[in-house]
Amino acid sequence: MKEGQEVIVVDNFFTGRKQNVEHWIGHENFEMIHHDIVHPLYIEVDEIYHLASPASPPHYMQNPVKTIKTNTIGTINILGLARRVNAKILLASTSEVYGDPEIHPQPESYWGHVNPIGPRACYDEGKRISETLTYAYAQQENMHVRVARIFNTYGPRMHMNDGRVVSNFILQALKSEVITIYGSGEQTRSFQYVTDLVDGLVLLMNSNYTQPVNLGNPVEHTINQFAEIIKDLLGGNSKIVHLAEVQDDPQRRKPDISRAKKYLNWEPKVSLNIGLQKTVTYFREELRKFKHSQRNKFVDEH
Ligand SMILES: O=C(O)[C@H]1O[C@H](OP(=O)(O)OP(=O)(O)OC[C@H]2O[C@@H](n3ccc(=O)[nH]c3=O)[C@H](O)[C@@H]2O)[C@H](O)[C@@H](O)[C@@H]1O
Repeated sequence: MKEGQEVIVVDNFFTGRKQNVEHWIGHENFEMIHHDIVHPLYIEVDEIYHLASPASPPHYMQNPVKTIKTNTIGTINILGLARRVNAKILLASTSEVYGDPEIHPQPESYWGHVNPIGPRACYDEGKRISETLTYAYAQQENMHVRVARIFNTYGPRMHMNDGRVVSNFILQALKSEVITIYGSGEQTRSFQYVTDLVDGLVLLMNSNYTQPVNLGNPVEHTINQFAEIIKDLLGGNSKIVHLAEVQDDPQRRKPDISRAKKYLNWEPKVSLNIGLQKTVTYFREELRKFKHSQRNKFVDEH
């Protein structure tokens, strides 16, 4: 990104209807953007980060049709905008394009193992068609595209109701509630801190590399181990319980990041321990604010 460049960052549900885009993703390189994006003829845009779509499984499953619309119609709309204004576009794809992988760790050359009619399909297939659309536009319209396959990412500014494992376990431990493991807990994930991801996205956008690139931290843990890590970090007396397993839950996930190392000179810098400490500090403060507002509400009502 160069000084004076205009960048659009599109986040959350987005289908290209008239709306103000007013988002930022917590990084000094991104400015708050105010654009009425249905009138692209009047704006100059150099780069577009297409981050639209819910990403937490309970959120994207809650309204699967809307998730599909965002990833199909929304992606077509934003690709059309990028074509009209001649902007470079980066698509935020996901490790979920690999589904429940049969190859471990997962390189970008792996085509994946996705159930096309399962509960995760709205997201997995939605992101797969987003990638297909991106490369079809690139080929047909001579566009400059970048595709990042993002693996499990966490950090401050996650929503308290996000529902993914990192925020769930931290909040449960902070509130001394039970820590909820879905299924046996032997499934694995590899967790990446948000600033590492943002560095990788910016490097990818600025590179000349056009094929998909995995962005994730390759340090892998079972969910059982992760629950113990959170308990050790926070102390407290939370008990661990095992609930029913989630349908089609990927059993092993770990990125092969050789491509990112080779073409972007990128690898994660923030250890799980440091990243979790920062995230815990954030959620402690969120809980304090929440309790404070609940107390005030009680006083106001009585
Ligand atoms: O980051 C990724 O690569 C992709 O995968 C994530 O999906 P998932 O890995 O299933 O994310 P979580 O909901 O955080 O679950 C991780 C694991 O922890 C388990 N889990 C989750 C929450 C919980 O309270 N307890 C629990 O055991 C899940 O069953 C799963 O095995 C999300 O879909 C996306 O953020 C993303 O695109």
